[in-house]
Amino acid sequence: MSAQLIDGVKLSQQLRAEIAQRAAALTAAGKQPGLAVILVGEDPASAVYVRNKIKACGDAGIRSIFDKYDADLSEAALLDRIAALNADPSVHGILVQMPLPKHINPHKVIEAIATSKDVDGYSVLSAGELMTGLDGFRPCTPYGCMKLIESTGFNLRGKHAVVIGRSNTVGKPMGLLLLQANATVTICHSATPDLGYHTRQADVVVAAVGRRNTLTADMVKPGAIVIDVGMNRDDEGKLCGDVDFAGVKEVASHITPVPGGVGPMTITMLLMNTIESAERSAK
Ligand SMILES: Nc1nc(=O)c2c([nH]1)NC[C@@H]1CN(c3ccc(C(=O)N[C@@H](CCC(=O)O)C(=O)O)cc3)C=[N+]21
Repeated sequence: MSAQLIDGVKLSQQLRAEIAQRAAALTAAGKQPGLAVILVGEDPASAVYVRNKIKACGDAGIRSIFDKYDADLSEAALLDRIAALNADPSVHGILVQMPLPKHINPHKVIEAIATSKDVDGYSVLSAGELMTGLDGFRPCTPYGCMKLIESTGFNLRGKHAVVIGRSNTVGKPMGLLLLQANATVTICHSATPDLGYHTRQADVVVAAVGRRNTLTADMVKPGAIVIDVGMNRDDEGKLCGDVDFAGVKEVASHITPVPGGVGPMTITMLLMNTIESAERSAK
């Protein structure tokens, strides 16, 4: 048996059509949504992601403000720029692309962003809102993963979800969102002795480790849903995830590809959060 593909490009297209409609309604009311994207330095991968985010804004009718700075930008100058964007009512979301150069403290930068504009959902307050069930902005990658799971029609209530990885941007918030959906949640990580023992019991596996072939066919329960957050390169330099796709697709019921799965959804949920922010500020 071969799993059904969960197509993140197709789901993104559907959601982005809805986002474009909401953006158009806001624009017609004189409140065009705006997203500020800040890139510091020359990291080539970051440049590609940022370009994709800006293009996605344009396609959806969201105004983007792109600030590109040299790697030697001072932390103080960056904080000043964020303060100005916080005060600008035409800006509804602020995204500072990570990673930042070493001389800039990312925590300081993230905490400088107004919570009402923290569309990445990276700040301590946004994390706390997620933990307590308040409606702050959800981090885009796990939020996108929830939409991908939802798109299969699967009801998480009472089901076992296993997250591999405990990062602040993916693993931890993913666990909280799954919990909010009434799943029983296990979070595994680098100190988990027998990963397969846990994943074999999972109805849903979310792999967010950053190491290829972390999840292989023998570690997956037949019929499970597999979401692959990984972004790695194989020996030929091709983009691949954390999951052994060729093997696992023969066991799972649904699986996301890399590329074309979680990545596009991350950008889509960034647009969604920006629209949500603009709608809140228009009230
Ligand atoms: N403040 C901040 N917010 C972020 O959301 C953020 C960040 N910093 N730093 C880096 C990571 C990474 N990230 C991705 C977004 C889209 C794709 C994406 O669209 N990937 C395509 C493939 C793109 C390609 O071909 O390289 C796909 O999976 O199909 C990937 C990775 C957002 N990040």
